[in-house]
Amino acid sequence: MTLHRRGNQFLNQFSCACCVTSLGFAEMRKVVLVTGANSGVGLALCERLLSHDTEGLHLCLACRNMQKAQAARSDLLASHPAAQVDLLQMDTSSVSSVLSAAQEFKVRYDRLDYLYLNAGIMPNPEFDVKAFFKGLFSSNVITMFATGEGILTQKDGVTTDGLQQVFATNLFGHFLLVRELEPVLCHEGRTSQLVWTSSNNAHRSAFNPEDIQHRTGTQPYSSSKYATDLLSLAFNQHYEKQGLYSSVICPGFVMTNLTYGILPSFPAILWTLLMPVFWLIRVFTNTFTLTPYNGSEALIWLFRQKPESLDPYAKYHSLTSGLGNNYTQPHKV
Ligand SMILES: NC(=O)C1=CN([C@@H]2O[C@H](COP(=O)(O)OP(=O)(O)OC[C@H]3O[C@@H](n4cnc5c(N)ncnc54)[C@H](OP(=O)(O)O)[C@@H]3O)[C@@H](O)[C@H]2O)C=CC1
Ligand SMILES: CC(C)CCC[C@@H](C)[C@H]1CC[C@H]2C3=C(CC[C@]12C)[C@@]1(C)CCC(=O)[C@@H](C)[C@@H]1CC3
Repeated sequence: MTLHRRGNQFLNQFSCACCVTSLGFAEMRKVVLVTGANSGVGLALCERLLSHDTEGLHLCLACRNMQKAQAARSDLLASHPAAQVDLLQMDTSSVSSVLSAAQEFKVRYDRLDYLYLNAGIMPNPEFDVKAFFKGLFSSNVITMFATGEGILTQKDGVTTDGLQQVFATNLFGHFLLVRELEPVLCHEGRTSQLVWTSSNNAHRSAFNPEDIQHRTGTQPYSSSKYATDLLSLAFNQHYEKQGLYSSVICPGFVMTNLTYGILPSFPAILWTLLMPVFWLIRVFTNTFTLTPYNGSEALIWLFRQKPESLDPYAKYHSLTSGLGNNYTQPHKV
């Protein structure tokens, strides 16, 4: 009951934001927290961050499943034995889990320089084969491959807090996390960055300001990503004076557990056999980044930028050229 009340209290704060458009002092390592860090784009980002700067970073992987988290940590330490990699148990779909993870974080660390809000789900996806073949022979074919527009719907669930599963996992848990971590994110004389993993699949038409959780539609994923873009804009306005900057990225179409789940009857070998077709499509749309390494390009690019120089109205896209070269490009949200 108390939990529901707290959930609602934070939900009210969230709605407003969206509608308006244990290191000691001597330790100077930058602290980076990554949600959904045990696989896919999140894990590739951690690997690349450590390759970029092993000694200067303190990496904290926030994961819901500690067994998977341990495995990811072991992988990272195998290639970067000198790295500092910690684990934090957190289920972004649960209000109590996010609150206690944030509390634990504040006990362990006194600063947070980069917060990557990356965890995400697309549950029970339904792939519209008819729409896909229709799209193949239409002038919209490139947009269809770049955004998945018109060919995907999902069946959402409800969490124990009474929130819509996709909204809670992809967005609300992260919103709560940022609010709770304010004391370590906002420090005078120092800037910090929030980086959200959004998507090309974020469509305005899927988001209803009267139904921010997407209780009634069939595109909760798209709605949650569109709301992510809006929330990042709102955060930029809200935290401007406190040195906290927010950006959104799209990793492109990446082969991960999330995408394998779109065609669950498809064996892994078929995806592998389709790779040459995907490489060919990449010639026409550079959004087919395909590997988690390529997909994390914009995330690592943002890490290297001065946050003051970033465009708050841009979405930063990880892109891979037909020849396999990675780059990052901003597009107005
Ligand atoms: N793959 C793609 O083509 C695209 C992906 N994205 C976005 O990229 C992000 C990363 O996804 P991707 O790497 O592709 O997929 P993965 O499924 O590999 O990674 C998703 C990560 O999020 C974690 N996660 C899921 N639910 C929760 C939860 N309730 N609490 C904490 N962690 C959770 C997963 O943990 P666990 O292993 O326990 O499930 C996993 O670590 C997502 O936000 C996704 O929407 C955006 C555009 C395209
Ligand atoms: C079986 C067929 C020969 C090939 C099927 C391809 C589709 C399954 C993919 C084509 C474009 C892909 C895509 C996504 C999922 C898989 C496809 C529809 C996303 C919607 C995944 C999640 C995102 O956030 C988007 C950016 C992706 C856009 C492209």
